[in-house]
Amino acid sequence: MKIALIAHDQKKKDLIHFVTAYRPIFAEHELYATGTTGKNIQESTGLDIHCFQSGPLGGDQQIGALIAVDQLDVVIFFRDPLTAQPHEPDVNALLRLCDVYQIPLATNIAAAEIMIHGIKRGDFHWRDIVHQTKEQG
Ligand SMILES: O=C(CO)COP(=O)(O)O
Repeated sequence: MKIALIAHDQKKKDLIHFVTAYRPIFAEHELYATGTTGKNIQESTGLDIHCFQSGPLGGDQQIGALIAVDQLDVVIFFRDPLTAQPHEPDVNALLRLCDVYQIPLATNIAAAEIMIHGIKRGDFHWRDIVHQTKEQG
């Protein structure tokens, strides 16, 4: 599965700890991230991650663009609800696209815990069916 990893600055440590804790599961999937988040996780875990632009420079929009063409299956986005972001419209647009395309989205560590166990168990295999249906037109 294609998993997007994103964290605002105050939440980056949490996401690094989370990915480190579940590294064996993440290692089995294709990972994408906004620039700084991806670089930090790569440095800490050694995982291979496709890094886009930093969030404020368009990274959220690049991830949204993948969602719009069904190229992402899961989004883990640790948002900071207590700090204003200069690119708030981009953040909202990404969250909106997750809802438009029924992409599973975890915006905090409690939800991400449930999600990662679901990924391991195969709860998201229905995403493969979505891909196959699209391919068949
Ligand atoms: O701002 C972000 C998400 O909205 C994250 O961007 P960075 O990973 O580049 O810090």
